[in-house]
Amino acid sequence: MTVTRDEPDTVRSTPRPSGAWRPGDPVGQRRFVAVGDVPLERGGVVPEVVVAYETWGTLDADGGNAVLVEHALTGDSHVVGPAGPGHPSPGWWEGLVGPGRPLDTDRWFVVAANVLGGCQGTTGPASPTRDGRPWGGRFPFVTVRDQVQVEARLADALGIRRWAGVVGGSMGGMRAVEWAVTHPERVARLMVLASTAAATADQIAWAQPQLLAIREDPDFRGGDYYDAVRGPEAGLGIARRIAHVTYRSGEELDERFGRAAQGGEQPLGAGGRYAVESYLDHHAGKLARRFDANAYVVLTEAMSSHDVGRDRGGVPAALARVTATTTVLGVDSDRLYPVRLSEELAAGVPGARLATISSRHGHDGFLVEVDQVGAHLRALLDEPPATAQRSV
Ligand SMILES: CC(=O)SCCNC(=O)CCNC(=O)[C@H](O)C(C)(C)COP(=O)(O)OP(=O)(O)OC[C@H]1O[C@@H](n2cnc3c(N)ncnc32)[C@H](O)[C@@H]1OP(=O)(O)O
Ligand SMILES: N[C@@H](CCO)C(=O)O
Repeated sequence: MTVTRDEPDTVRSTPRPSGAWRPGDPVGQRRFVAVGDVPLERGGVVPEVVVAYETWGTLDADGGNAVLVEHALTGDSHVVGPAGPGHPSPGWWEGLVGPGRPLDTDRWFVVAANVLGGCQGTTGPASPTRDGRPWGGRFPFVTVRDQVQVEARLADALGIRRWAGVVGGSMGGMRAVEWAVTHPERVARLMVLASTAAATADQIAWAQPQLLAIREDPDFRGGDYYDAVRGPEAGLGIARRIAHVTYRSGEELDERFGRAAQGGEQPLGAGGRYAVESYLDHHAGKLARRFDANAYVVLTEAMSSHDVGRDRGGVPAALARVTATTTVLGVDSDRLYPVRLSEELAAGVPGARLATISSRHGHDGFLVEVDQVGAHLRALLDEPPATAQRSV
């Protein structure tokens, strides 16, 4: 496996989204709350779960202005703001949260939490168990429904009975739709981006070689590598390469990289790489430095098991329970969560509005096209909250 390293961007890079965090904008402060023992859908219990979360803005006295932002697979609670203590990376949705921004912190109390099974503060495979050792390979199978159960406990702890909005993309969109189906009375507005009501065979298929790459890495050691000199960074890097290709459109890769060789290296065939290979190596190395392989496995398996219709009479019956004012957004170039999945979601949620984000960036368009996302978010939040509370 090629060892990855930081290289200069020798090929045209994506312009950064407008409206990055500015000095003076609110800085989310990471906090932790204990939410107790969590029984799991597939059996077993995760004892003494701790949730890491950040907030921006001020909660109304009646707790009615809270908006939950749900992160995707490798995101975390740090939606906006500079890197710093507890935040190895800058925010993943810069430009969306702050005074006057679509998630206007003069009006909304914005909450984002790291997911159950993750690796950025919330209980996950690297967390210690009661015997003092990390969970490692013993961490149980969790579902998106389990993750939402934990977030509901966070909402209870914060005094939020009903979210003014729940917003999420990709894996975050899975949690958002699961929230609106499980707790329709607690979600006034819903925005689901580049996501699906149930994982498709295609998505499960793309996940399988990623899981194998990690599990077959000899340094994975069945998930018990925390005390070892080396962890399964090579396997995690391969998983990220596979995933990253599915996150971008083929047209974008062709336009940006073509058949160019990576500059400053040996010629192709003599140790050099294609620029697109160097780009994938870069993203692989970056993820391997900031993410835990066990968490990647746990969260990927949770995504593959996602089905809001499970034990609810199927997807249409489940989606019919939603009472939130809903916007569903697909990205026109997304090959992993194609627009037809957004269409199916929108068709199933009563009164949902469907829109398309125009982007050459594929699935990652929901992260990159901040201005388009922001316009839809602002419009949704300006709508009166859903009042209908259909009995379920
Ligand atoms: C900013 C963060 O890392 S936030 C971390 C928290 N988690 C997340 O954000 C998860 C979601 N985020 C992501 O998945 C990604 O970071 C995205 C979607 C935001 C990336 O989207 P884009 O902004 O379009 O980045 P893009 O795919 O163009 O990659 C740019 C990077 O590739 C590098 N690159 C471009 N071409 C090449 C090349 N030929 N060889 C090597 N590296 C290259 C650039 O130098 C740049 O590096 P940097 O990110 O370290 O500055
Ligand atoms: N690039 C995103 C896409 C997942 O949907 C992430 O890493 O979280």
